[in-house]
Amino acid sequence: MTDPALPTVLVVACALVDIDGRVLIAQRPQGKALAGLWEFPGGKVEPGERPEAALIRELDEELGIQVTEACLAPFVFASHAYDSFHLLMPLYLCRRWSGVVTQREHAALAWVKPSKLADYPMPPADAPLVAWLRDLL
Ligand SMILES: Nc1nc2c([nH]c(=O)n2[C@@H]2O[C@H](COP(=O)(O)OP(=O)(O)OP(=O)(O)O)[C@@H](O)[C@H]2O)c(=O)[nH]1
Ligand SMILES: [Mg+2]
Repeated sequence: MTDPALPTVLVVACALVDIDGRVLIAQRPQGKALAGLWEFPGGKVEPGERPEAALIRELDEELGIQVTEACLAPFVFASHAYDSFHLLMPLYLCRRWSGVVTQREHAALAWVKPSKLADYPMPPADAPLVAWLRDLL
């Protein structure tokens, strides 16, 4: 049994999908938890913030792109027990944005075909999300 006292942390993440059906993943930088692993851009929802607003903010901060709420389609979610917290992470799909995707906070960015996502090491919470993308995108 996992510790019932662990906090549940709400993190919002996005699968940006380009015109060729490739998905953007980003490599976590040195100095952060899970450094070197590839993730979907996004981050923690701040107190009082709506999830979609948090994701719009994170996509601007991390990638320098502007997304409207109407272009964020709820897709699947991850629910995963890490040692120190329980992660609840909705993954949205987004095919429309403005601005140019720019590496701002990550070590690297990659546009990857869904069938190739499994070649990139990702946090343990992400494995089911990758399977859904491969099967449903
Ligand atoms: N963004 C993102 N976070 C993920 C993924 N998978 C996963 O386990 N996480 C976890 O979710 C948490 C949120 O990560 P984050 O570092 O992006 O949060 P943040 O952007 O708000 O950064 P900050 O806390 O340094 O300000 C981390 O513990 C991270 O390891 C994923 O695919 N994308
Ligand atoms: Mg982040």
